[in-house]
Amino acid sequence: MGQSSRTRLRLGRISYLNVLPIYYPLESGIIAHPFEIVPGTPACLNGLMADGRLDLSVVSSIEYARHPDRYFIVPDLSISCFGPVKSVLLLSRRPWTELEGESILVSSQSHTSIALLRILFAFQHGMHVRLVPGDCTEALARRDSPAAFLAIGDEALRLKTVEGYPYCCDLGEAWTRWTGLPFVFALWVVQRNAVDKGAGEIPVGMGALAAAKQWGCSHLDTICAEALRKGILRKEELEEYYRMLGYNLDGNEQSGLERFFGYLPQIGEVPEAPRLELFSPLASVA
Ligand SMILES: C=C(O[C@@H]1C=C(C(=O)O)C=C[C@H]1O)C(=O)O
Repeated sequence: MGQSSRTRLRLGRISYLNVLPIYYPLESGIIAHPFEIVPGTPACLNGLMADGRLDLSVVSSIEYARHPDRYFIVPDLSISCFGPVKSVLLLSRRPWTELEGESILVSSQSHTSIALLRILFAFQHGMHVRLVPGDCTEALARRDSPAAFLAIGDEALRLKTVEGYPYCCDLGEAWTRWTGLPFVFALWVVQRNAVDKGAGEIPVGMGALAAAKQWGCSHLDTICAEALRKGILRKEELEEYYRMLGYNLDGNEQSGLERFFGYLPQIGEVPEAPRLELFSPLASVA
């Protein structure tokens, strides 16, 4: 890593439309920040954080549960929903209830949604399925035709009306119907290490993220205009998409997150459900 890159905090960015309200204000220079921004899929950013190659990042929420001793959660920031999320979809040839014993292709870009799907099948429906990670777009192009596939992010937005898969289950909607709670797909986390090293830049970075969220969420017209350039959704669809996505991490989202984490030991993902430890400026002087 070069000298100049070390002086800036390395911040991960999911390369999907879902985070545009947070990253557009930073990337366009509207909000000043101390970051070098590193784009990737959620799975890739989870790996970079786990290896200590980013100082802070948006990650799959399950990544925090896997390494709670390494991270603090950035307060009041998440990618969540209460009801439909629109970009985490199980698309199926047959109704969900007829998938017993099937192999389901699940996007290898995802970690949290795969675990959520496993939980919904096992505990909501009492069904057994085999989840096989892979590339949904490639599989469909090869005419592999799985019985069902789980797509996330921009890929889900692109594939939601693909031919041959008339049954669509929105996993955010399924979770909220089942539990009455929001679902938190992603969190921003910071390395405890980076905080310990006393990088005074960390609180500055947190401030920039909070300011970016504030700006992005109060300028959704600008965000939609920018997102429109990607050519994935029409203007009205984008407006609805950003209306459904939540970026807070209040008590309700934290309850949803704790419920999700409570299932993870039962599916063998983690030995125990972690406590939620939020970053506080005091943590850096403790
Ligand atoms: C809401 C979404 O949630 C995502 C799902 C993730 C996962 O399954 O690991 C991680 C980050 C988010 O991008 C989405 O992809 O649109």
